[in-house]
Amino acid sequence: MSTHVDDPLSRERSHLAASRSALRAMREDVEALDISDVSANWVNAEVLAQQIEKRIKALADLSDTPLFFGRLDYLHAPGAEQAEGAEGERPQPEAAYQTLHIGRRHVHDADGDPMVIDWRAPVSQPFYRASKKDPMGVALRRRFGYTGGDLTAYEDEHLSDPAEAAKTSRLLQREIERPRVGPMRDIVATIQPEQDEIVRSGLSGTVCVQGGPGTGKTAVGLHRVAFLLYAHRERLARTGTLVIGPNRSFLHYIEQVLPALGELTVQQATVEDLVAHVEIKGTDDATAAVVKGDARMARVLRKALYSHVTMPSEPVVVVRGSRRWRVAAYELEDIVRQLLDRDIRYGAAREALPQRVAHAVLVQMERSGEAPDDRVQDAVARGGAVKAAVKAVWPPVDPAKLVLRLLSDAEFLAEHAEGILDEEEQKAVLWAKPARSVKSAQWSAADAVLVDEATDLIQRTHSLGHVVLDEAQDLSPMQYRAVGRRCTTGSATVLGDLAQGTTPWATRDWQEALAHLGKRDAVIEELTAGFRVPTDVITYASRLLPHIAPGLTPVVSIRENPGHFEVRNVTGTADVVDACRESLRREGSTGLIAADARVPELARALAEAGIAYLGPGEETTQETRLTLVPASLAKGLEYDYVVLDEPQAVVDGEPDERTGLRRLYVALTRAVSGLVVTYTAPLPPQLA
Ligand SMILES: Nc1ncnc2c1ncn2[C@@H]1O[C@H](COP(=O)(O)OP(=O)(O)OP(=O)(O)O)[C@@H](O)[C@H]1O
Repeated sequence: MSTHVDDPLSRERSHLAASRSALRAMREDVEALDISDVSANWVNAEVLAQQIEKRIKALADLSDTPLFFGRLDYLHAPGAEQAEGAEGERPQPEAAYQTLHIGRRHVHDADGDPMVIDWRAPVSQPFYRASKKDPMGVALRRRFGYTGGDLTAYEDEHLSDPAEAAKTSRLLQREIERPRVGPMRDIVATIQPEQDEIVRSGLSGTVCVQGGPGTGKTAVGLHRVAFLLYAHRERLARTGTLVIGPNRSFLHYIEQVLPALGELTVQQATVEDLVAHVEIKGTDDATAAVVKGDARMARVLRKALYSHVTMPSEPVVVVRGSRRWRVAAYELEDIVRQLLDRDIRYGAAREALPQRVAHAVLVQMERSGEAPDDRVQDAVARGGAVKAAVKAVWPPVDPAKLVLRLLSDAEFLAEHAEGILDEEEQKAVLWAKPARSVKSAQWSAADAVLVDEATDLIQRTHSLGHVVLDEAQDLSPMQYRAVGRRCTTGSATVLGDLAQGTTPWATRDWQEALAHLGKRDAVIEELTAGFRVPTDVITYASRLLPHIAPGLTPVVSIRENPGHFEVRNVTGTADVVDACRESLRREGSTGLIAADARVPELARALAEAGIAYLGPGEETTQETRLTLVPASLAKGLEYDYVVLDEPQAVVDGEPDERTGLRRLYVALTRAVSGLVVTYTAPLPPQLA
């Protein structure tokens, strides 16, 4: 098909070399910028220097990440509306678009002509979506294979050639099957069409993705942020973006993905981080936590807060010079009622009240022939009489103190929970020991969310441009509200799996959850193709589905490598350690997952055997590839090989059987290449 002079691979290699030099030139251009003339003052210079520093970082040529991974040959130059310039970067001459190399970032030559197109540009989209059925104007799609940093292979699909049969890509398959070591990686080279649809959905809409284990929810959420930052860079730079994950180890596992895609500005947090108004020292039993997490608590809090507003019984008397002005009690009441009717926060209304009262005084002054101006109104508003009246009618409220009183004072709670919580529920939320002060109270995680709700009732919470919420199924309605108020003016990507919900308040229905989030209009998508778990393993784990989430579609693994799967009856921890040793003989990472209560014993056994291991979220390296994972922290993580210790103990570690089986489902679905289940006690019958 090709002579060596015209060898496509050599031509691609020279394009790679040329692109690398072009990127180097782009970097050198930035490094050579002299800002001493343009920045008039020190602060500007500092800001500019930081921006340049960032830009230089973003232009780095990482030896282990290929500069491009694909190529598109368009039949005709794509239309101007598709051109990269349409999204804000400078327009390119049309002729340059016949052949495009697709990569992680945009690279152009000295004339400004593109050498590599950003994967997020509209012209790159057919790389992910075009098919024989709908070639999207593309004649050829080429995928590149790399070994180390070297371009060593390519694979072509002639999408517009009816004679060529559709086939699965070997390179795609190889990428999907690649062993996992280190933190989570990006998937830009292999995003699948149904994933791409979610990644590229618009900024204005909220998307909710239901997907079984390993269907790429996390990957899709992170790539969506990267896409939105590209398509709406300025807007999101102003409003901010946030990724919410279930715990620190999970955040640590995913934290490299966005920087690897050149996005350094995205915040990452847990829900606990967002609502950290008080120090968490206590825990709730399940019953209390369920009631505290119930959306009805928002109504209780609102009632309790507004009970502080009392209708005035006395007039306000303002003395100015020799004259006295009276605002009658009924007039004050009118003002208060107007403020109560308006949809503004408690604190904002409280701030508006003095001016309203002062205005009433001003009206009287005008009526009696005076001509007061704004300064007089301000002075009256700030005066002692008005201040005292406002304090009596609409006193300041501290959100933590409000919640403290509700949880400590049975009478106060009963007064405001009447008709909302029944007696049992009220009893459940009351602290066993009433707290004296905000500092000494034994706040629980659910209490902190209540304080956050109260804080928002008093003062509007800052809203971001986009929020990605991962492992959403574990949030309580009150937690959904807490996340929702952080994107009231923006949109969200909600990712989760109803079958993996392991909290007593876990989401049963996405529609309901989205209502709590304040995003009823969200589109719900389902992903069912599994990229992580091999067929035999996911089939085994799916036996649990009818017991933990009836009605959900089981995941179908798209991995061709059948992997290794074994259920092994053992006699003790020594055998578990042996199973780890076996896994460690293979390439990649190994996770030993066990019921939390069994972790200390296994830790000792590993130490005695001289096997080094890490904790969850710690980065695996070529030297230490084993992680000991308590089942409660396994969610969202993955390992090439998993040894799952004692399934029944994992189930027993949870307060009820369904939650236990869900925890087991999570643990069973962490393996990429192989799973060995070791047991001494009988296996849970649902696995039979
Ligand atoms: N299109 C893809 N190409 C290659 N790898 C992919 C693709 N989609 C997902 N993966 C890989 O599959 C694995 C699972 O993805 P991810 O963790 O995003 O799934 P998840 O749905 O969030 O899983 P879980 O519900 O278990 O948390 C990851 O290693 C991810 O990189």
